[in-house]
Formats: sequence, C-alpha cells, structure tokens
Amino acid sequence: MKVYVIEDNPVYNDYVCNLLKKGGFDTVQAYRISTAKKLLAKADEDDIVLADLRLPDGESIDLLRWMLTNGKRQPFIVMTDYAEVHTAVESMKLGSSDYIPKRLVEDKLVPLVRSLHKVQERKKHTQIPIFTRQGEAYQEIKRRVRLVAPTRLSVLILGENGTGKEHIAQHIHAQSKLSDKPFVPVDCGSLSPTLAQSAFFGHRKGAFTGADSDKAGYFEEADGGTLFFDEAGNLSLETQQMLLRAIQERRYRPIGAKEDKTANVRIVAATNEDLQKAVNEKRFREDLFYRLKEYVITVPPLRDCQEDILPLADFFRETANKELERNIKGFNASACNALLTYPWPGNVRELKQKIQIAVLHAVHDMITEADLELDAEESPVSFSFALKDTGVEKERILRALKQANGNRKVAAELLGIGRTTLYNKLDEYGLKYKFEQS
Ligand SMILES: Nc1ncnc2c1ncn2[C@@H]1O[C@H](COP(=O)(O)OP(=O)(O)OP(=O)(O)O)[C@@H](O)[C@H]1O
Repeated sequence: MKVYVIEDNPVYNDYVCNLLKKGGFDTVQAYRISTAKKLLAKADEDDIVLADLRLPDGESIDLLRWMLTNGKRQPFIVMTDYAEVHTAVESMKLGSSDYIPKRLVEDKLVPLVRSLHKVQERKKHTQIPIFTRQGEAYQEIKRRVRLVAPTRLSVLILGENGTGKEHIAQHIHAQSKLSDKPFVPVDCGSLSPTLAQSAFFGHRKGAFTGADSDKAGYFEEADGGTLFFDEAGNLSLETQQMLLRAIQERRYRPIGAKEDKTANVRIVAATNEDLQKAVNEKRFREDLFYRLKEYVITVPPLRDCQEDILPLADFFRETANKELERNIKGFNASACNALLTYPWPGNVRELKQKIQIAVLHAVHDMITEADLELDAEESPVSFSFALKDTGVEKERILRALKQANGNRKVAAELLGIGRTTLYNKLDEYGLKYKFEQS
C-alpha cells in the first residue's frame, strides 16, 4: 500500500512524505496533475491519494473527477490552505474521502491515513480467518470478554496499533445479547468535525445544501446493537461533546428533524492513545473518558506475548500459502529466533505482512531470516524495558524465562535487555531460581 502525495511545493511535498514514512507508509511523489495521472494509472486498489487543493495545472478536484471516470476508487484526501467548508464539502460530495487543512497535517495526517487504510483492510478482509490465541495474556482477555459481553457496560479496549483490538470488539458483540443486531464500526480518525454530526446522527432531506434524501447515521444503523468507536482518541472535542450528550441522555436528533430519536446502542471504543494523558492535556473530555471506560480491556503488544508469536506466524504462513499458491513448510531456526526477538512495533498486523512477504520470497521450503526482511533499525534493544508497573515487568520476565526454557541469555535477548540487568531483576523479584536449567 502506498500514499501518492501530489503537491507542487517540493519542500512541502518532502515534508509530508517524511511524516508518512515515519508513520510506516510508502510514498510516491508528484508535483502536477499530469504526472499524477500517469503514476496513478499504475496505482493499486489499496493505495491512497493525498492532493493539494490547487496545483499548477488545475485543481485536485479535476484529478478526482478523472479518477472516478477512469474507475479509480482509491481514497482521496484533499489538502488545503483554505479550510473553507464549501470547498471541503464540494470535494466530499464528489467522492473524496476527507480533507485536511495544512495546519493540521503534522498531527492529523498519519492518523487519518491509518484509518482510511483500515477501512480498506476491512473491506478487503470481511471474511478473514482468525487464529485463536492461546497465550496467557489472551486467556485473561478472553475471560474479561466473556464477563463483560452480556452486560450493557461500555468497554474501552486499549492497545498499540495492530494488536487486534477490533477483533476483540467483534467478540464482545458476538457474545452479547445483541449479537443478532448490527455491529457498526466507526473510524473516528477519518471523521471530519464538519461532517461528524450528520455521520453519527443522520439528516433529513433538505436539512442542508446537498442533503437530497433522508440519511440514517451510525446510531440509527446500529440501533439495538453495538457501535464501535475505533481510534476514539482522534475524536475532535466538538464531536466528543456531541457524543457525550447522546450517550448520557440516550437521545439524539438527526439534522433537520423535529424530534429526538432514542440512542439504543452499546458502545465499545478502542484507542492506541494514552487517553488519560489526552485528558490531562485537555484534548479529550474527562466526562466522556469515564463514560467510555466503564470496563477496560488492555491488549498487550505482541512482543509481550512471546508464546503467541510462533503459532500466529504458522497460522499466517498457512493462509499465505493458500493465497499465494505456495507450499512453504515452516521456519528455520534463525528465522524463529528472529521472529521471537524482533520488537514488532506494528504488532499482529506487521507479523502478518512480514510472513506474507517471506512466503513469497522463500526459495526453499523453509523460511529463512533473510526472507522475513525484518528491519535491522528496529533492533530489540531500541525498545526500552522501562516498564512502570512492576507486576507487569515480573510477568514479562516470567514469560521470557518460560519461552527460553530457563536460559538466561536467551531470556535477556527476548526481553531486549542485558544479562546483568536481567540478573538484577531476577534478584529483585525473587525469581533467581525460577526455571533454573538442570
Ligand atoms: N488472532 C488473529 N488472527 C488472525 N489475524 C489477526 C489476529 N489478530 C489480529 N489479526 C490481524 O491483524 C490486523 C490488525 O488487527 P486489528 O485491526 O483488529 O487491530 P487493531 O488493534 O484494531 O489495529 P489499529 O490500532 O490499527 O486499529 C488485521 O489484519 C487482523 O486481521
């Protein structure tokens, strides 16, 4: 997946591409509409286009029109210095996915691209097979899901990108009493504040220019079921206030309607943001935070779930074998070691991608370390072991020791710390003789 950045100012173009690269996205640059058209002719379905509103040879809306007439349905983001609502609305009426004022690019672009990418992933993988993880941390998550699912409590799922939060939300819905009603995911990161009210609450015909017919919002679509706020940390303050009222009063009014409707939904939200920090920094409303976190499920990063890595890798190898029509049998020893020691900043999503590439690359029937193309820059050591919570730290050490069959050297490597630090920690937690090798 690539992001096409079409911006005539080369310095700004480079700046935007660097932001995207840091966010983990590949980029392709163009400075004019004419060049963009040539490049986009070869674009993949899951690519994303980001274009400046005004370009030397026309407006980006012309490019969008060209794409639509040429059957190109990639998400299209308009970047503008001129954040007038009418321009944004015009481009969105035509089918652009969103617009972003340049002053917000630094903070909002990467989350926006990420959510659009997720929508595409979701469309592509509506029927993706899911592996039932057996690791200890996951057993605890399953227990919490089982307990909370039948209640009406709002659930907040916390975890880094790609840890599988959305699947957990789906499990909560599937195990609830509402499972025969809809599960409606909302990508909060891709909602512009201007359009959020209509998106959540819907509108009546004629409520504003362009409202040609009545439209149901997410609350109505999810009626009786679960509304899933994905990337909830990206909600604008304005939208947060609007949602808080609807959730608290269990009522909302579609734009242009004369009467309120009942908000009969169960809320599940997910975020990779530290919401408490966002609350302290006044970026997230404290009252909404408490509404959302009636029950919290925390999903640990993949690097802390060592026992799940190889089984998941095997599962993704099998699915990649089917998709790519290959017959790769497994991983050699150095590949296994690399999988276990790599820090997986992109978590399960990244593991899945790396295995897919490896299955494609493998020359013989076993995947080697080189096939995995793990980025050397992301060495395990770059991940600090500075865990605030000693309980979690102890757990992690125990898991690493178990995984390493008691071998201190391997355990230290798995944890990304030096052997002396590990010995000190073992002393501190009274684990000196735990899993001692005979
Ligand atoms: N147990 C699993 N079995 C198979 N695939 C999984 C599993 N867990 C996660 N994945 C895959 O990893 C990717 C990320 O999962 P998901 O979208 O649920 O994560 P997320 O935490 O919601 O991500 P984000 O924070 O980016 O929104 C998806 O492609 C998903 O199919």
